[in-house]
Amino acid sequence: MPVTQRHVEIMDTTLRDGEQTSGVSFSPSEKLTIAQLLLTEVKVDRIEIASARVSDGEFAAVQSITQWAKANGFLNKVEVLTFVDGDVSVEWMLRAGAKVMNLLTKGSLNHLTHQLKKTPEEHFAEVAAVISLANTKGLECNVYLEDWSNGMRHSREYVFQYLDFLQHQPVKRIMLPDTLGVLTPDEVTEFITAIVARYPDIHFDFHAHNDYDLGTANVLEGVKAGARGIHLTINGMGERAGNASLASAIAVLHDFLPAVKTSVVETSLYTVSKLVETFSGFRIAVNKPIVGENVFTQTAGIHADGDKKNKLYFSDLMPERFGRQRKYALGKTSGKANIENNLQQLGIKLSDPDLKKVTQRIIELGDRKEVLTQADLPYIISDVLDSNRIEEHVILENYVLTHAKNMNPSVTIRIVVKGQLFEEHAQGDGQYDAFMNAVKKVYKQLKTELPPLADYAVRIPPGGKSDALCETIITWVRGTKEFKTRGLDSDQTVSAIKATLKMLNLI
Ligand SMILES: CC(=O)SCCNC(=O)CCNC(=O)[C@H](O)C(C)(C)COP(=O)(O)OP(=O)(O)OC[C@H]1O[C@@H](n2cnc3c(N)ncnc32)[C@H](O)[C@@H]1OP(=O)(O)O
Repeated sequence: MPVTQRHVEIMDTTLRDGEQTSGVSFSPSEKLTIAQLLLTEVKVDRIEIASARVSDGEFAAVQSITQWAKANGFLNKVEVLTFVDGDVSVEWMLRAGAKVMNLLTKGSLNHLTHQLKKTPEEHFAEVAAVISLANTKGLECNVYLEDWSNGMRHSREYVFQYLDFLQHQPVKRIMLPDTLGVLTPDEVTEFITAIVARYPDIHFDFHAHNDYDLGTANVLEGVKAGARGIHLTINGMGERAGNASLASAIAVLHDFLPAVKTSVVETSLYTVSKLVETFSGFRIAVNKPIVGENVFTQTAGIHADGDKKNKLYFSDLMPERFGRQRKYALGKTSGKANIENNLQQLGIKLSDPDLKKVTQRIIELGDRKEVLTQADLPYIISDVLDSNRIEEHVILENYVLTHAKNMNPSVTIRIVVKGQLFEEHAQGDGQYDAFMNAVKKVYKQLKTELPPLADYAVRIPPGGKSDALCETIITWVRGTKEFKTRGLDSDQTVSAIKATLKMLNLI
């Protein structure tokens, strides 16, 4: 029987609720870049980009996003959180060029009484006045019921009284936030089922928070119970423990609810996640589902063996779906299948006895808590097998790097390639660029093309002090494959040079 599918709207609120992560502030141009990526590549249905009134910077960000959105037909997908404040937020919206307002109102008697210090009747009248003003000014209106989850627990009568009132207002969507992330999945089911049954024609959004780590589970239950839209953030950013994560929720909806479809493009989720990590400085936990560094890495030898034989440890969560790749870690739990997988990726084939020796060495190193990467493998092999398999045929004998104010950095190198000595001088935009220009001059004489550089990542190993080592990992492209080399030194340029020398010895 074919399944009739229903579309669930995805509203990404990274730029509003996500930015409420402690210590995070996006610049206007960062906000514009993320907004563009979300709407054009990730293809979420809607984005919430700011709270009204907050600051001049926020105003500038909203203005630049609405200008771009208007020119590209996305204006009705761009939303701004506003307040019950007469004409103040509405005027702010109009000046910023925004068209869709998400009006923050009170969804629990507790908040209404103790924060706004109003009666329900006063609140409803003020809400109606803002909605009416927004309508006359051509704004579309959605309404948040802040603290709705506690409202359902402790003042349900108020919530239904309020919804009875709202159902007659010109409101497009009603948004039900679990503001403090306190609901259990069972409560989400119960509350949303009751509400959808009573107001079957209204579009309800559900907005989860992750205080009990139940954000994704609650999103699943909310959609099953009939929520037509859900609010998510990239990397689960947000106040306190954050919001439900976009990537996790999408995987869960796509895999566990065949009757539900979303417009989100799964392959774009990792790219946007990394971009937001860079802009926000909010690091993604390595075990964060879908987007964390380690989540598609098998470490156990038995798993690698099963994968090699019949993909026995694969699940529906295939890394390629999210623009990622499966990896096999190297360490004391690596068996030979794990190592073989890594060798295969490097294009290296070893005989069985050699493979056993290499496996043994990796286990020994892992036991000493050495962190090994695929890039270390050729060196471990060369060391263990004491062979010329990866011969040091390129030796950098000397180099001089200069850096002077208002002048391009320059470098002079003396390098031996396959026994032949070269001396070259070059300039560049930076010291490493100058070094690479000199190396390229040498390889041009040798008529050898160097693999293009695909990525250049620098980091200070954890626990580093001011004189800490600096690690540079460079990703190179060889044909259709990529390989990484790593250099370690207290000087950043020297660590990049070391990584480059490893590459030169591998090609
Ligand atoms: C669900 C959520 O995450 S809600 C997040 C909402 N977004 C924000 O709070 C954005 C950041 N906030 C701000 O920049 C500021 O708080 C502003 C600009 C909104 C208001 O600033 P201020 O005028 O300095 O007020 P302050 O922050 O001290 O207090 C908040 C005021 O808003 C009132 N308020 C609370 N909820 C609402 C509401 N839904 N509508 C209108 N006013 C509200 C409070 O009662 C308080 O008013 P009071 O000072 O008269 O008691």
